[in-house]
Amino acid sequence: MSMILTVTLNTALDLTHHVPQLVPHASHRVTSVTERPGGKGLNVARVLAALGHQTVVTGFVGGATGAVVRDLLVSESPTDALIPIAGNTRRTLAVVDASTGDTTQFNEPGPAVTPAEWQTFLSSYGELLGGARAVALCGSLPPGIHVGAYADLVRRARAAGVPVLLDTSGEPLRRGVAARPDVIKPNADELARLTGSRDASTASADARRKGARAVVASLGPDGLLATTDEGRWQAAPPAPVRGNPTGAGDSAVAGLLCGLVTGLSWPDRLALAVALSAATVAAPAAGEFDRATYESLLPRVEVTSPASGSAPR
Ligand SMILES: O=P(O)(O)OC[C@H]1O[C@](O)(CO)[C@@H](O)[C@H]1O
Repeated sequence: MSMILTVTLNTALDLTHHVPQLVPHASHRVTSVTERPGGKGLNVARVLAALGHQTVVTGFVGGATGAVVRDLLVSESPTDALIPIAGNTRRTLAVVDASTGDTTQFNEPGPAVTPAEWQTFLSSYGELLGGARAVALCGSLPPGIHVGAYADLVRRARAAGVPVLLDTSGEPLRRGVAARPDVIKPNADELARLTGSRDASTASADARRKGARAVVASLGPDGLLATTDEGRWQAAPPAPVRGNPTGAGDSAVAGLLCGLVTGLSWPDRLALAVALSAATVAAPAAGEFDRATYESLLPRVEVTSPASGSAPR
């Protein structure tokens, strides 16, 4: 089997509530609710599967909430290789305020994972790498998992010759970068925390010095800034897309992986990632994208090279 593997150590049941207006201290009537399998790697996998890629998800899942996550995954195409644990999978809550379009996110910490459960995961991960064309390591670490876990998983992927993309934050990102992943995809805050610089160009160059082979910084409505061995590019949608941005970064990761395994040039990979990301803003929940928005945006994503001012696509 040749597939794309995504790792979500802290899976979640993602709840999205829509309210007419979010007011602190007030009671709210929820006008619509969605419930989806979540955690960043599951969102990435659902987008990849919708694009027709064979995709396998691993990580931890447990308890009553974990059972719901697994049930919901059955109707999606990723193959479930999640490792069962004794603890109960967490929930996340996104509250979308219809009056402003803004989203407020609440993420529970997740269940404690035991050393024995981690060891079970590691042996399964090693086997899955044998059939993987690329692997994405995504999201926060649940309690009980050591802060160097992603660094360990990056090293194992590299030893197996599998390209590895790391999308996390804080100390797990700092340690993971030192293990030399092929790509990292921090947002502006994560990149600033990693490097101490708020200038995305300076910070990206610094993150490469620290060990990342390529840095793709997600800059919200300004799109993506990629700093790679082959050059630097910025890619952005032709106009801002309004909606719920939860999961937009996950869809960008899906686009980058899809471009990597199909051998696209960096400018084309970035165009794909930006179109998917913007089409996710237009969709109701993370891990989904509006196909019409995606198809209409893809040929119109603007990719420029800060060095030359433009880049051929
Ligand atoms: O692992 P965390 O960093 O807490 O992120 C998880 C959350 O992020 C999202 O993936 C959006 O990117 C949500 O679906 C939610 O599950």
